[in-house]
Amino acid sequence: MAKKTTKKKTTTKAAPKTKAKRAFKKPSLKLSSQQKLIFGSFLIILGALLFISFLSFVFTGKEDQSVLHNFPERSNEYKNWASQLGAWVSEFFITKGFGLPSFIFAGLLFLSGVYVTLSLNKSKLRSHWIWGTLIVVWLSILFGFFTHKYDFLGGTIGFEMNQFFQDYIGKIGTILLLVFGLITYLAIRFKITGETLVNSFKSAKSSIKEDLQSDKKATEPTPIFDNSLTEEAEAIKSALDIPLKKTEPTITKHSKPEPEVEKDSKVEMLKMEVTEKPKEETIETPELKIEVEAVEEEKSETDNLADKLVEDFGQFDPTLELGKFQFPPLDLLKKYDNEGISIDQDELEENKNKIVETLNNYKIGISSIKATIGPTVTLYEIVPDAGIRISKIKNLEDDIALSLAALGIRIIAPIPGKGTIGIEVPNKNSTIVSMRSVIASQKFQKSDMQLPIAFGKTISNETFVVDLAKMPHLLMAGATGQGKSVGLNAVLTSLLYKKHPAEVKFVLVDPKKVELTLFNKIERHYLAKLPDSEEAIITDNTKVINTLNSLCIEMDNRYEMLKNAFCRNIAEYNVKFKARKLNPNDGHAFLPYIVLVVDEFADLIMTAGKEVETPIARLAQLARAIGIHLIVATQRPSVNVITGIIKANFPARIAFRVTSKIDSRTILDGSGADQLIGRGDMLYTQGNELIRIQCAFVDTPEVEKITEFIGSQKAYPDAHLLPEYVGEEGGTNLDIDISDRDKLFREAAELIVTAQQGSASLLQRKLKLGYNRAGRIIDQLEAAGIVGNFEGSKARQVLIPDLVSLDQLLDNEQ
Ligand SMILES: Nc1ncnc2c1ncn2[C@@H]1O[C@H](COP(=O)(O)OP(=O)(O)OP(=O)(O)O)[C@@H](O)[C@H]1O
Repeated sequence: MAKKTTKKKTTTKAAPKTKAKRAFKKPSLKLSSQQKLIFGSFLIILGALLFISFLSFVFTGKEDQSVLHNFPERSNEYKNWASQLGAWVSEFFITKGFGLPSFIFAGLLFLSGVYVTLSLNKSKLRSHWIWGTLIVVWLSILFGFFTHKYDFLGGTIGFEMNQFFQDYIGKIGTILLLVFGLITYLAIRFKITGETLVNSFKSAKSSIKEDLQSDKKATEPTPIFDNSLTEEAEAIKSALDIPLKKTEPTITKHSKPEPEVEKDSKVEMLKMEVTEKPKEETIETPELKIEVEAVEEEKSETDNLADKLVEDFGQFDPTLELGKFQFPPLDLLKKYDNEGISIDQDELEENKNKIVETLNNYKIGISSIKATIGPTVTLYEIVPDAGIRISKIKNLEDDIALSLAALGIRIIAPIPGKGTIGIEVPNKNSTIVSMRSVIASQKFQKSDMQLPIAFGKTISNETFVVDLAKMPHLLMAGATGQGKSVGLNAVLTSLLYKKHPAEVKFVLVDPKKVELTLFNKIERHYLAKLPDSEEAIITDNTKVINTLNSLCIEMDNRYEMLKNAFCRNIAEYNVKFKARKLNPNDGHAFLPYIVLVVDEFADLIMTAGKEVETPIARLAQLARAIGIHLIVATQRPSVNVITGIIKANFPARIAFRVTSKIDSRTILDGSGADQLIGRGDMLYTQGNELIRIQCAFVDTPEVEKITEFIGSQKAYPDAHLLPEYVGEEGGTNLDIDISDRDKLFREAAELIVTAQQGSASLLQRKLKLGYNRAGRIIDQLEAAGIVGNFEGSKARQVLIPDLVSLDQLLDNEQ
């Protein structure tokens, strides 16, 4: 019985609530799918009918005029293709209304039908209607300007409005008003700004220029010296009997009779196939633009606010502060005369014969041989006869080198992924791989990598571009004078050509004090530094330790930010931030990539040892996801410099020429670097196979020009500031004296009381402090009685309940 009564009670209580809810519920306008189809197709047909009526009105309107003034009757005869209704509606919209622009209404009706049928975004349709109506009005006024009566061009409204404007502001005023209307429309609708106009004008100008130049070239008669050259070449050809081509040197197979080798007829029989990669296309545009691709995210209920913000303000653009920043043009980089690969047929034949002979001497038969010509070395790929052991060929490395009388022979047995054995032989005349050619390559220009680096060209003459973000850290070694500094400059130049200052920051450590000084000029654009330091480029060892530790703090802070944003890596985080889904008031900010470059690492390890190794190892282990990438270069790749822990965390390595096999083994876990020929010849590995690359050459004057070009542009007020790090000697004593309190003490106290959470990491994050300083402030807060005692891993208890009590406490202290 008792149960029953309670049940009744609850139902009677709930009833009025739901009733009230029902009373306040908005009438739902949601249509079912079938209703949408019916309503949508009705609108589509209505739109089509309107269009037909309007179109017909243009031709038959005049004839129908007389009937239109009659009383509507069934017997009236109309010429309009939609008869009475068509004539009446057209008369209403066109003559009495907006004139010809009324066609837009027919289009809008049609579009609405499509939107309703397919359940497309309603807010877009609304915007189409608003803009469409404004365009109708504007066009109607424009057309009305040119007529002197009520006609179908601008309609009554267009004509009357024109009269109205002309009476008050005159004809010129009306024209100007129309122009203003057009500008406003373009600016709002298509987000056109003065800058975009200037930029598009510039690019149009340069493309016209290029077109003109190419036309000119195409139509120009062949210059006289060309003829003379051809004549000369013909003369030489007839003397030497070599088939010559006017264009770039190419190889025609067996263009020369095979030289006779008496010893072994097999040599004669072997035909060599020479592969020459087609030249890569290059794009030479004066200005480089970055394309920032928006990634579509799944929608959820909570996205509504972000969507609204994006709709109102567009995506967050981190480059906006330096919106006018211009990327360095390609012309700042030098072109070299000896850039193209020249093929010396005699050299090829000679080397082929020597290889075959040497191998024959050791009873190794070859069934085929193929050459691939690179900028500095040529790769001869051989397929040995069946039954030959690979190790036998590998052991002949020195003998082949001796018989070819060349340094830098490297045997790759077998070539990974192919059933062949490779013998790399340096070319007699090596060609320079200019930075310009690799930067201009399509591969680099069109790459959508996060931190693309154009290192140079591979043995098959392809531009080698890798993503530093994927490496994720790079270890570089090479004896002095073999191209390490040039390599570092190539890395930095690549990034400067592709990344906006808002997207990447460099931390440069240069104990030699001379290699990276040029980058000082771009301090306020691209460099990051400690808050209290004057120079952004770090040359002093104690500063290096502080900077590395500061980067560790930055890393921890970034991880915290990623955690709060539920993102796994910096790319995801930045996409979310750009989509305005992360609130800057919660401590979120757009995160630029940070590239730490350490030159002369050996020197640092020798002087600072563990103090440097520990933060480097920590960064290398953890920093990949939050966009901090390390490039460490050293002259001495000995095991006490490149320790196990460093090696384990640097899977991507580059070796320039080193002096011993042991050094090569330390850096590459195998030999090979000792057989390089220097001057930018390098081996790259990202864990598995070795790739031989000729590093792109960028000279100091070129770097100077680039940094000057960037440095002369508008910059940020200061270099990017890293979090503060106070060294161990900063002291951890309890500062009980009020006058010794930290400058940020009060701010910190307010923060802690507001958050009711006594943790040092909160201070670190919100006030951007180092761990030590935050810890010291917590100690001071404890001494002041604001937070409780240290409680192990738990946050300290906050003893002050609110800001008013805090103010009272602090005021009473004084
Ligand atoms: N990619 C390259 N192409 C052509 N020449 C190069 C290339 N790299 C380096 N060189 C030549 O080698 C010289 C020395 O290079 P670099 O200054 O980079 O050596 P390094 O390894 O940095 O030496 P150190 O460790 O003593 O600073 C350059 O001046 C240049 O003449």
